[in-house]
Amino acid sequence: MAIDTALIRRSWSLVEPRSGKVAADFYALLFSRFPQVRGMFPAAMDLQRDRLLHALTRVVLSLGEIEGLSTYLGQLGRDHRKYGVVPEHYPMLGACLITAMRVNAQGAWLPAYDQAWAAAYDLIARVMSEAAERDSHASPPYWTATVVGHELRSHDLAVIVLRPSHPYLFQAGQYTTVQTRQWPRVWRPYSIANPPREDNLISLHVRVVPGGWVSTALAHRTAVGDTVFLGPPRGSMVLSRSTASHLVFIAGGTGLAPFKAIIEETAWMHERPSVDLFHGVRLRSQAYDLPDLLRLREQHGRMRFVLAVSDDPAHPPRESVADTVARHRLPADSEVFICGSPGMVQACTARLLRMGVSGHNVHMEAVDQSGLALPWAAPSVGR
Ligand SMILES: NC(=O)C1=CN([C@@H]2O[C@H](COP(=O)(O)OP(=O)(O)OC[C@H]3O[C@@H](n4cnc5c(N)ncnc54)[C@H](O)[C@@H]3O)[C@@H](O)[C@H]2O)C=CC1
Repeated sequence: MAIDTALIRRSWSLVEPRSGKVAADFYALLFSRFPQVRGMFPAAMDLQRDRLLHALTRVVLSLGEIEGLSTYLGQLGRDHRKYGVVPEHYPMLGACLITAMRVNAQGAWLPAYDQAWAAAYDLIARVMSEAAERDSHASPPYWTATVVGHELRSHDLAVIVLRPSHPYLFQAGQYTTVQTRQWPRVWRPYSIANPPREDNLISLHVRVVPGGWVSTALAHRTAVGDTVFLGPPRGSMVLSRSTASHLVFIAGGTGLAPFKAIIEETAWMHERPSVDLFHGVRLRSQAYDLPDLLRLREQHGRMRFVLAVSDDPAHPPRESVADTVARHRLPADSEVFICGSPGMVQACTARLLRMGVSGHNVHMEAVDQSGLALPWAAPSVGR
């Protein structure tokens, strides 16, 4: 059955103001009707609720762009293998989701919305479970990885190197999700800070966020020799085959990680693009990766590196990274990539558009404090 995007959007707009309640009701229904699935979820459900909302919003916003949506759903389906999701679970979830939306529509829900969502959900479930099935022939549901490097670069920032037990195939710019032994079933995303390597090692930049269970466990309670778990690689902020001749990367804090991977990859290209890397930090002491970046600049040969320090009284002019970028001349046909907190990504995007950079040439990935990729950012990410 064809998907009626107009009905889906209209019905979603009815419940969106109460989307938090929809998510809470969805899980309450799911766990009361199907208690056997409760063990697949973490004990504390608040972040999980947000995840569902992000995923749903993302799907509703992207229904018109079936190609981007299929990539996203395929990755989501493969990712759900790590939770133990099997095809039989999908109908349970779909039925509870539609009920949760209907009961939150304050009497305005139409039977036609049920049908539209059932058709959309069937398609979503099919794409996800088919991708999971294909993946199951080639990859484990998750990888065990040994910590082979652990360096605290400041009290709240660690660079961690992992050796996955099986080949971990990813593209430069993608992220993984990490579960620690301390927090079962709690997975957090981290961008991989290197391109694929022959020795299969991956490096992560972990900033400890307030109340961040996984980031605290990784930075302060993990040592060389420990084991962590990795979900499959995700994200589409990767280089296309027809890379532009000039690339601009704008990173906020640890948003640097995926760009380091991409730039390192371009350094080996036969006709490598020239590169501008702007790294925004609040304090000069937070420029945690300077020696490596200077080495990368040397190795690349066509790379400009600019550090922007926004809040350090000892380092005037205390300029936001968006303002720093605006002071520099960017070639008209530059491809621009932005990664950092949602506020930073929004500020930089707005500034670039005002500077006359075409929206088609701006690619972004924003992950909030809890590590959730934002739905508004991701559909246009990468090419
Ligand atoms: N793949 C991804 O999408 C990744 C995203 N991140 C995200 O990047 C962020 C990095 O955080 P931190 O290292 O603590 O850096 P931070 O957020 O403290 O600051 C880094 C830079 O961003 C600027 N900035 C921050 N908020 C801003 C706002 N609202 N408007 C304008 N500029 C702003 C600061 O002035 C500074 O130049 C986190 O939110 C993290 O989740 C990090 C790694 C990968």
